[in-house]
Amino acid sequence: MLVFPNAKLNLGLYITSLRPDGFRNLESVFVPLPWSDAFEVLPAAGGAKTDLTLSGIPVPGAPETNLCVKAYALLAADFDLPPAQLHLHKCVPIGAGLGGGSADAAFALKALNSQFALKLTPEQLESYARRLGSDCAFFIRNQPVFAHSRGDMFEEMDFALALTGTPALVVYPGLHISTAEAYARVQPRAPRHDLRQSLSAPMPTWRDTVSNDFEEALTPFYPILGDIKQQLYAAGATYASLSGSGSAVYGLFPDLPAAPDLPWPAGYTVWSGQL
Ligand SMILES: C[C@](O)(CO)[C@H](O)COP(=O)(O)OP(=O)(O)OC[C@H]1O[C@@H](n2ccc(N)nc2=O)[C@H](O)[C@@H]1O
Ligand SMILES: Nc1ncnc2c1ncn2[C@@H]1O[C@H](COP(=O)(O)OP(=O)(O)OP(=O)(O)O)[C@@H](O)[C@H]1O
Repeated sequence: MLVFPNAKLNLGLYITSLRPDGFRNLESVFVPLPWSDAFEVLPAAGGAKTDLTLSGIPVPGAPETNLCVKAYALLAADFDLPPAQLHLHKCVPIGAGLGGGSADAAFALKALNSQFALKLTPEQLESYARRLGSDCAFFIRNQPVFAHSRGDMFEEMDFALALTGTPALVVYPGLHISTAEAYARVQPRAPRHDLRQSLSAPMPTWRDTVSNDFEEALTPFYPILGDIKQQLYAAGATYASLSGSGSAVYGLFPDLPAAPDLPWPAGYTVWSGQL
């Protein structure tokens, strides 16, 4: 079975309080971004329970630390899974705030569920996904949501469906920002706005009402993030922001003209397309 784990964008992100478990409570709107890896699961003849091969962008770490293998191991603890051959072709930059690794984990759970007819419901899959990482649960339903708690509890956001087709440019400057490091740099505080309301207003108003707490905290350390955002606005973006904990910065553009093709420095990875 072949699946295409896509990335996500955060439209606004407020880090509101420190939790007793050491994680932070947050509020954000997550939308799927059609920039995808490819993941394949095939039944294997025998031998090792699971084997992972990789291609595309190098993923650091031993195979057992890869989130696809962790997904298999999590299900294998509860089900008598047959041996499986896994392959991941990595395209979405790592440490970008695009949730690429989390998507691989969630799509691996969904693919294993189908391949081996485990009959897990979406709710059960979300519950397994939460155990692999805060962002993972989103990719089970993979639809626009208002996320809260650890970023793993959701309310549907129908309005966000109106974003479908919006031209977007996502710029990754080749800077790996660790999620834990990014959180450590932010002092939690009450949300400035209700994102559900702010994002229901016309997109040109978002520049004043929709912000990402990581952006304010990280830009002094990585000024390049502010430079990219400025370039996106100068190129005509209606709204531009850091995604998640960075370092990818995205711009959303008016329907016409589509997102422009800017001359970015070597070492940058740029995706353009429609939400
Ligand atoms: C920044 C976001 O991408 C926004 O969507 C996510 O919150 C990140 O989620 P993730 O990559 O799945 O993160 P996890 O693997 O769960 O956690 C990595 C580290 O980030 C911090 N972390 C993560 C999520 C959260 N709600 N509070 C936290 O404090 C913790 O230090 C944790 O050890
Ligand atoms: N399938 C995978 N894809 C990417 N990273 C993975 C994967 N499996 C394990 N990892 C580990 O997770 C680390 C990246 O996690 P990190 O949270 O920084 O990035 P991410 O999951 O790609 O997305 P985000 O930047 O949104 O959090 C890598 O250093 C790598 O060791």
